Amino acid sequence: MVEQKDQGGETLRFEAEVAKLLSLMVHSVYSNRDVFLRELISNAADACEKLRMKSLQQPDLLGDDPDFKIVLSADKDGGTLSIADNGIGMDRTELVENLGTIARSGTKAFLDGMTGGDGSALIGQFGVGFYSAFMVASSVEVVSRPAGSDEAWRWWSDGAGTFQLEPVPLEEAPARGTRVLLTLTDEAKTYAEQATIERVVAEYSAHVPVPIVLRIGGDGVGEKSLADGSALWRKAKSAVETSEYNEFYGHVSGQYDEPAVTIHYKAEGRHEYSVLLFVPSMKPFDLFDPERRGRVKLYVRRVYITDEADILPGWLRFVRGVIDSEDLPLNLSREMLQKNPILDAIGKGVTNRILSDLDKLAEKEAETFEKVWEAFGAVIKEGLYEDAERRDGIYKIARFRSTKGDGWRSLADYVADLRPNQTAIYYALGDDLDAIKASPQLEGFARRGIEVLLLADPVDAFWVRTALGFDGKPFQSVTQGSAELDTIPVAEGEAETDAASESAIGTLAALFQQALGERVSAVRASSRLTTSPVCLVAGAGGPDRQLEKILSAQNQTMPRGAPVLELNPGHALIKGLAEKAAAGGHAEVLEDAAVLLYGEARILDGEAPENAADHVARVGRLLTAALG
Ligand SMILES: Nc1ncnc2c1ncn2[C@@H]1O[C@H](COP(=O)(O)OP(=O)(O)OP(=O)(O)O)[C@@H](O)[C@H]1O
Repeated sequence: MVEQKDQGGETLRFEAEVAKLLSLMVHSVYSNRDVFLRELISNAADACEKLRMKSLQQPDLLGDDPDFKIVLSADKDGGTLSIADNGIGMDRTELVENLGTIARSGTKAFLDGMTGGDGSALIGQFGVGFYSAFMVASSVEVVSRPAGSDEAWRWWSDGAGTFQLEPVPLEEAPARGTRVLLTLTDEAKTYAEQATIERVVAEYSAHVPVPIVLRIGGDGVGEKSLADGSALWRKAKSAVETSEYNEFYGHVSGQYDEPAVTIHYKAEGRHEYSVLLFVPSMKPFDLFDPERRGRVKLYVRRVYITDEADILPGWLRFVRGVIDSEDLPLNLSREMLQKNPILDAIGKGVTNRILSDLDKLAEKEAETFEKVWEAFGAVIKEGLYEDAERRDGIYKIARFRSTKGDGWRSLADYVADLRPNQTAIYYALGDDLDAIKASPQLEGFARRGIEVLLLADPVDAFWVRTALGFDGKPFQSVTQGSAELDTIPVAEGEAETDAASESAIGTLAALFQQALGERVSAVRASSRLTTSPVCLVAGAGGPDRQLEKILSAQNQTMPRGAPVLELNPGHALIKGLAEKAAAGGHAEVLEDAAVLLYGEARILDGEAPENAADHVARVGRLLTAALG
């Protein structure tokens, strides 16, 4: 990585992803450049909070400067702005790692997946942190001295592929912490003006939990307090404005949307803690990162402890904010964070509260709730199989697409609309809604006016497998077993069909079974179909066919059982074939029909015929015969 060395200084190359991010920053015309200041102030506040926590064990780290603060210094004539904190600071290695690479795997994946150069979409979607400084600065200098260290380092870059590092004399460095100095570009000189800085801090950073002061250069007004650093989450709800919540949400989430739900309360009783949590309105880009980590910040009596405690379950990992405990000890070690009974109890209490607030929202503001569900429903449903205790609560707020209209349906809606004699909740699994809607297995349900839930999220295959049912009704797949449809009356306006005789269908089924051999476990007449001639369903007791497919695609070892081929006795083609079978003879045509219809059923399930060449040869033979 080292390119050159002189007088103790070195030039290092940014990691490829950082270079990509920087070029986006420099070249994209993003309408809201203000956000760089929020990012740098957030970093400064985090650095102070980290040191506050560390000093609990090592009080001497604070020396004679126990009060944390962030100092903004603007020099209008010189066109510079600096953001200085007396926080934890960074040593040489940390400067290289933190300001030369991108640590978060999700960010990397996101960047890799990004095509074109639309940086504004990128910044709009998630906080890009430190590197956003290059939206307004032609060069950035970072001088840092870690708390308790006798060394200080200077990092410098103009954002063009490399950065420089060199040790600096202590008198040129902050006594403790980090100073970021921006040399503003001509278009961004306004950020050296008091009015602009005050406006941006008021909008984005007024509630970071560390005080912020502004120093204006030259013979300016001296020092002015811009934020008092008080903990917003400890204020009474009635004393906080929506705009203040939204601004604080920006700080804790690193996102640029507005929260869809704000949950602010103080729990009293066995455990005492304050909660200020937000449900975002936009999906964080790393929502489906396999680590599934939450980022709720744990505080103990106003002191930041960690955002890695995973207080909330994985299926609430999109929730952002702060939980501040009165009861936990301040010197929480990593081991103490795991399986801590107080933290467990807090996690449970807060989870229940989030569920009940979401339920209330669904009742009072259905539209807002539906947006939340649209963004996070797929994640919340993970709780249905991994959090048995919460299952009923999640059932209550879960919403589904179904064959009944385009809107969202709750399970309660579904159960209220059961057809006479209907005892199960029917669902169809698949990769996308349109494909599921088109599956032949739904036809007989439509004819009887039975609603079918359309489950298209990958997680659906998992929870529905273990679900015991809702309101005493089991969940049943439309492709599973021989659905007991005959007892449910045909819906009004649907004609009874004139079907082939039972014995003729029986003969045809036996011939088909012989022709198909082990490819199918049975062939039988179906009440599941109306317009399609055939479909495939799971064998008796076998798992849902779509679930099998999803699992085997994920390399999970589930042997795929032979399906059942169902025939539609009301379909003209099946009727014709049944008559031929009953009359005897026609062996070759009937064998072709068996193989081709089986292939067709596979195609309708989104699969290819088992033997494409054979399929094509048979179609050719039939068409030639039809011509003759
Ligand atoms: N003022 C600072 N003092 C100490 N460490 C800092 C400071 N600024 C940045 N860092 C370190 O650099 C890292 C990278 O910062 P950056 O702003 O790029 O990302 P982040 O804050 O981790 O994530 P994000 O901003 O996307 O939420 C931080 O995690 C922190 O460790």
